Amino acid sequence: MAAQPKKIIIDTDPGIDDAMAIFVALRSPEVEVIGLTTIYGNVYTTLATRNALHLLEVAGRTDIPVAEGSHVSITNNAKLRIAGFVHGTDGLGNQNFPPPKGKPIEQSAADFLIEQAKLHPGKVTVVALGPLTNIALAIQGDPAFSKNIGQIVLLGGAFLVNGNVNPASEANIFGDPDAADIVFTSGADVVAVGINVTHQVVFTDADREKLSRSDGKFAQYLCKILDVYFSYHHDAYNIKGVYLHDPATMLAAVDPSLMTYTEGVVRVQTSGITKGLTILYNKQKRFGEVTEWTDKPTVKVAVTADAPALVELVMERLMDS
Ligand SMILES: O=c1[nH]c(=O)c2ncn([C@@H]3O[C@H](CO)[C@@H](O)[C@H]3O)c2[nH]1
Repeated sequence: MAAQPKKIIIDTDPGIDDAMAIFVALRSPEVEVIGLTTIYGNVYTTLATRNALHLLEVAGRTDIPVAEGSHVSITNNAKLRIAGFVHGTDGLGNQNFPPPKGKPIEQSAADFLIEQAKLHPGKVTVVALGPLTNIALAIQGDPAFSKNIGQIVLLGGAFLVNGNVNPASEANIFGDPDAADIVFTSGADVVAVGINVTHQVVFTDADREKLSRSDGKFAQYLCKILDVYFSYHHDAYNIKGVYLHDPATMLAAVDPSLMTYTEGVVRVQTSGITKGLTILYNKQKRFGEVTEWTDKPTVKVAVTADAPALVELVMERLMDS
C-alpha cells in the first residue's frame, strides 16, 4: 500500500524563494499541503498574507486555507526588519500583481497550528520559512502543541558560518530571536536547516535558462519574478545564481535523506551585537558547571546537503506543467 502523503503546513513570508518552495510542495506527491500560515520577514505580514493567497490562486489551489500570523515579534520589543531589498518591495520581484480574490480564514496562524496538530496528533509537519513567531505562539498557547506536532522543519540559523543579516545572524532567527529560542528548546521534534547548508544549494543562471524553456505555469511564473533575487545575489555575493534556502528546506521535509544531520541543544542569543546567533552544543564535552544548554531538549541540525540532487528535484518539480 502506498504511504499516505505527509500533511504539511507552510509558515511563510513570501518571498521569491518562498514562492518556489510553495510550488515545489504543491508538486510533490509525498506531501499534502493542508494550510499556509503567514509571517513578516521578507515582507510585512499583511503583504505575506496577500502573496500567499495570490500564489495559491496562481497554482489553482484556493482550496488550501491561509491563516494570517503575527504582525509583531513575540516580545514586540523591536522594530521589524523587512528584507524588501532581497525580494522587491512587493516580495515577488516588483511585479505588482493584482490583489488576490481570496481572504484568509478567521483563525490566527497560531490557533490554526494548534488546532491542526490536535486534530492529527504526530502527523503534521510545519515547514517554517520565516521568523518563528507563529510557532512560538502555538507552543505558548497550548502546552500539548510540542507533543502534538509531528515535526518542525525550519529554515534558520547560521551554524559555524557567518550570517546574512550580519556576521552573527541569519535573517529568520534575527527576525525574532526570542521566538527561535522558544522553538529550539520546546522539546518538539525540530529539524533546523541553516544557511551553512542552503548556501551550498545554488540555482545558477544556466538552471534558470533551462527553467525558462519549460512552458509549465510555475516555471513561467517564476522566471518572471526571479530577476530581483538574481540581482541581489550578484550584488551581495558576487555569484551568478541564487541560494535555494526555502526550496531546499521544503525538500528536507519531503525527503529527509537529501541532507545529513547532527543532534544537539541549540540556544539563541537574544540581544547585543550577536543577537540572532545560533549556538549548537554538540555534547562532546561534559561541562562541570551548569550552563544555559544543560538539560534542554536536543534538535537536529542539517550539516550537509546533496546539492545537485536538490537542484535537480526543484527543477523537475517546477518544470512539470
Ligand atoms: O535579510 C536577508 N538577507 C539576505 O541576504 C537574504 N537572503 C535570503 N533571505 C531570505 O531570508 C531567508 C534566508 O535567510 C530566506 O527565507 C530568504 O527568503 C535573506 N534575508
